[in-house]
Amino acid sequence: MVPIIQVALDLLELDRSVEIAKEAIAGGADWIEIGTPLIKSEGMNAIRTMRKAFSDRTILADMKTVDTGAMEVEMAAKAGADVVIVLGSAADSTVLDALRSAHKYGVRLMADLISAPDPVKRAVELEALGVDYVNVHVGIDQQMIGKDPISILMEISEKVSVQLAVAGGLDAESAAQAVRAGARIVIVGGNITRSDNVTEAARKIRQSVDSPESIDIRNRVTVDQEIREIFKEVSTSNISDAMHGKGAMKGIHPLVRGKMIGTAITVQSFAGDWAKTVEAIDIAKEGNVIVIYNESKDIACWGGLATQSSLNKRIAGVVIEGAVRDIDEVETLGLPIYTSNTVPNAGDPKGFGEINAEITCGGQAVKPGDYIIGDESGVVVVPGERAYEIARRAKEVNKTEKRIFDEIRRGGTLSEILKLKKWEKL
Ligand SMILES: O=C([C@H](O)CO)[C@H](O)[C@H](O)COP(=O)(O)O
Repeated sequence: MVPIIQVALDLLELDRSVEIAKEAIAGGADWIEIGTPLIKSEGMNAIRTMRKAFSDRTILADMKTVDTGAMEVEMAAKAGADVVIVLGSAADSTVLDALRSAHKYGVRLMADLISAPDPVKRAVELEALGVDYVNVHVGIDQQMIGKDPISILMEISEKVSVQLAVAGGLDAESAAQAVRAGARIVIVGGNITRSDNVTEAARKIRQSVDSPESIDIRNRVTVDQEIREIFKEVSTSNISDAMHGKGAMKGIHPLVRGKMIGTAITVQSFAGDWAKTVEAIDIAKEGNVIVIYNESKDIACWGGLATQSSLNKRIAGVVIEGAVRDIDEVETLGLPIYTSNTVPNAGDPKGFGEINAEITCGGQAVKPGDYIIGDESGVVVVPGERAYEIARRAKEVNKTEKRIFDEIRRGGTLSEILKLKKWEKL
């Protein structure tokens, strides 16, 4: 059986969703999912509009129903849905009443395993309750902390014969894995809808689900490598947006330009004393960023000799709240340096201060091991313990912006596209 591709429209704007659905269908998507955010934003009108716009397509309403199963299925069915989603973790009585309503109104019921405490056991139960499909789904917030649906899908497909859908950050590679693992319906949201070329993105998924054996599955890299790879692709602005506006250093600007990504070695140092700033170079390893707080903005704690030493150790860059000198030289050396000030004069190596204690630099708390990213806009600090999540969320911000940029390029303005007036606080 040829797998079905379901494009999940998780946007807030209906007119954009219709356009994106058209582009996805041109690339080979089969079913159209009206995502939960779109249903919350536009109500049943979203289903009616999609029904009218795509009369020959299967329309799925991701109601994520958790109570009043019959009523919600009836609403979606009357608005034009062919398939309705109920939460797999809803009470059996909700699932059963949703099923009765689905039979009455001639629609199919998909149960979604998102956040189910024991998805394998619940899939078996849902099959016994009589749902038409079970969706093995890792939600967007769970994806951001590194969960994916493929291994659960493999386990579930051994235990049930109900038709399986799968969703959760799928791309061309994981879509192929999903089909190999027994999925009949491959649900793809962001990797199609947030692409700047939706048709091409859908086409890639089409190729991969139609010939899953031809897709190479990459070896897994370490978490640190994955984080660094994502930070290479996104900007400090994307990262700051992913942190809800937090993380940006104040008063720190690029001195020697260049994208900088690394984990922090921290230095607390005092006016006129450059011993600890330079000793930190010996402690640092390849891929570290040295982050320095120095008490004085009028006496340099860093210069050309420290920069050349850092290059020898393959350090990724330096951030200094304080002053740098030898500017002609450090510019030629090319190591990315971000600082608050430049002066010609330096102090002496006295030896006060501390390496690898928590410091404040540019108004941000920095601990050893935090990720420090710098580009033309400035420097952001990402706490080490949240780095994977922030990287993944920044990537989503980046994808969304690329798509919106493309829509602006076609004509229109940012506020028109995002319907800013409609979303102003009342
Ligand atoms: O159901 C979804 C999510 O809960 C938001 O409503 C998504 O449609 C589903 O996860 C597919 O989207 P991606 O994970 O972005 O592929």
